[in-house]
Amino acid sequence: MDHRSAFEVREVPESQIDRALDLAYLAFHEKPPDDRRKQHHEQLRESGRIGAYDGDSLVGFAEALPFDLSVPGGELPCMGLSFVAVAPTHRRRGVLSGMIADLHRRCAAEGRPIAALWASEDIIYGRFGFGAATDGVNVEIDSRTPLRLRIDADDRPLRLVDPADVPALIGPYYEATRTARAGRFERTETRWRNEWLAATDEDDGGLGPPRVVALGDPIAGYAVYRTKGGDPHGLVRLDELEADTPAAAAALWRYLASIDLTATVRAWGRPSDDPLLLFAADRDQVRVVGGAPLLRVRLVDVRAAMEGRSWAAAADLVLDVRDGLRPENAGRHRLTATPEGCTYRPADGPADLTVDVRDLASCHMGCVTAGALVRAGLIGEHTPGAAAALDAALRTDLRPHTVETF
Ligand SMILES: CC(=O)SCCNC(=O)CCNC(=O)[C@H](O)C(C)(C)COP(=O)(O)OP(=O)(O)OC[C@H]1O[C@@H](n2cnc3c(N)ncnc32)[C@H](O)[C@@H]1OP(=O)(O)O
Repeated sequence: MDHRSAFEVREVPESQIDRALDLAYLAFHEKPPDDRRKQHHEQLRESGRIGAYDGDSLVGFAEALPFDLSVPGGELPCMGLSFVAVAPTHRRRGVLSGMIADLHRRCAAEGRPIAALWASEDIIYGRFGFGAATDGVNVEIDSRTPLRLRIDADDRPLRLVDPADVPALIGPYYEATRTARAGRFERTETRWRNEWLAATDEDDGGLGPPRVVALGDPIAGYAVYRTKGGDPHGLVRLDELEADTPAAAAALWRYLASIDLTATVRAWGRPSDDPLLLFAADRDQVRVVGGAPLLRVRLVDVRAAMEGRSWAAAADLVLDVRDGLRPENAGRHRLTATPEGCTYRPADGPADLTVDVRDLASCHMGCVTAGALVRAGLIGEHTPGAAAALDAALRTDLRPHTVETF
């Protein structure tokens, strides 16, 4: 019997969301508290629900979460993939592959050229054309002594904001700033409350409730953090920090590093071009302790993805794209880009570059340069200088970055 075809992929009806959650918690070895389950239930009611059924049994599940993703120069409709779970009895029979094919169909039907996800394991998604499209660094500050800075901090007053007021007070600021970087997506009031401001945190390790500090009025920056007191291990875990200017960022970092009864500030997944790493006066005090890819992106419709971003310089190149799952993306295409716009059309001429669609996804928002991928043996450069020309056109001032997990 061919096990690979012994299941059918179809929408999970609302009445079966609890079955989908049971399957997800089984696959992720989780037993969330009732209020968290309720939040997940609410979230899945508003999303697409891809199910794989063996007869009547739900053996695979994935959430298809629509949102707008910031890309250089604007935004593109995107489909987030989350809650991916296959029953342990049905793994490695092509259930995930079948659900990814369904995801592609949904993206095409809804005009969403990009799919995006956070991976539980790095190895899973490259074969499906997902490439690391944003990255971040983990930063630790030794705050037993005052934070030493090379610039003056903004001296406007700081104030703690009641979490209940955050969506209304900070939400508009977040929305106004998020398109400055590629890789970010809209945050609804529900997401603020469920993901950022929940009283307890799944990974909390004894941390207290969320605290939100804002600088200035009108707001010039804010930070969301949680704390755990106690000498000598008191901790400030920073969840998010946004600021208009280096001086505003300096004021927020200095505040976080000055909280009594704490000795360390730990910030996970900061942008790798975070100005803190440059304006910190003592890099023994402010250390990068790790880093990793954040969001993985799949260019489901390469043409729409290329034509939907802005370009920093002119380029006229033929790309030979390899895409084993989406034949419409594969083959030679002429990219004609200028700062005014871009066309990307099938072409006959010889290729300047040969690139796998997952590597193109890593270049698309500026996470990795084509030149680096040529040097890694992953992009074939047939015309000298072609990768440099592509990189000049793809260049962005700020590195792409993602704070929102889903
Ligand atoms: C976006 C997110 O939600 S990330 C969360 C992903 N989910 C989890 O980690 C929960 C636990 N794991 C699972 O539920 C499942 O094992 C999944 C979803 C990771 C994989 O589902 P499966 O149905 O087994 O995948 P499927 O059979 O379609 O595999 C396709 C290919 O990927 C490979 N593959 C799948 N998962 C893995 C893995 N974890 N490690 C290495 N290879 C893998 C398979 O071997 C197969 O390769 P082949 O085509 O050469 O034979």
